[in-house]
Amino acid sequence: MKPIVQISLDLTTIAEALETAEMAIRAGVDWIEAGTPLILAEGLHGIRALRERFPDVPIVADLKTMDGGYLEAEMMAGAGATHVVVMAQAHDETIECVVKAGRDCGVGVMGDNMAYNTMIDGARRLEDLGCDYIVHHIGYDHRRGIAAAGGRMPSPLDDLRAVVDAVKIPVQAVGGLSIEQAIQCPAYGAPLVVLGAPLTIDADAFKTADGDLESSLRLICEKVHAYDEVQR
Ligand SMILES: O=C([C@H](O)CO)[C@H](O)[C@H](O)COP(=O)(O)O
Repeated sequence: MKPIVQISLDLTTIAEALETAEMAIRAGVDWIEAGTPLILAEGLHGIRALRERFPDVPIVADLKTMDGGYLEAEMMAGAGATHVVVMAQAHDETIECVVKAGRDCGVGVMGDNMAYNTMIDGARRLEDLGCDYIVHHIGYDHRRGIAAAGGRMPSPLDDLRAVVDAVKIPVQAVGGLSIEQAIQCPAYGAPLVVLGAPLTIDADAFKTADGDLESSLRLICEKVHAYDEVQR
């Protein structure tokens, strides 16, 4: 697949989400992610608002489903999501229910391997159970906790090549990537590039010396879109 850029809206109001998404789409972003905080704060209304404003843009609902998978996925699809997220830590049956809902409702299923014992095994299991994409994810709290204790902060790039090699479906790396690292993901064979925290947590780091946020994002999109097809 051609590499795509996804913007993760880890925000807490519809107004902020719409404003940031408008800017991102103008800059050339392909997919919008309704981040977990947005889903918690605004729920289905948040997804509906994004769908209404952006009728043709794929919307990932970062539900992090652990149980009750069919209903959660079905509700998000009904509100306009095109992709939902289920956790590798969930029971087989839950992952299977989300996959079934995905097929029934016509939405893609992303399986997230965060906190799975062996992240490579987690990715394989998600693929075997029918997920369409792997989210190779180092948790926000986990990596910050390790760093606070004086350890080396783990990165999804550490195992990205091994995860990519372990599955046949497209992989996305998430968790603490710098902008430069995120842009490199297609070179690791991972075609889905997510940009999130630098927008919401440390927006300054996202700005180039002489550019604003939107023009920086445009440059990033151009770099990612310049990659050839990733074999997935
Ligand atoms: O999924 C996320 C996390 O679990 C909190 O909900 C975030 O979207 C993810 O951590 C964002 O990654 P960074 O932008 O690299 O921090």
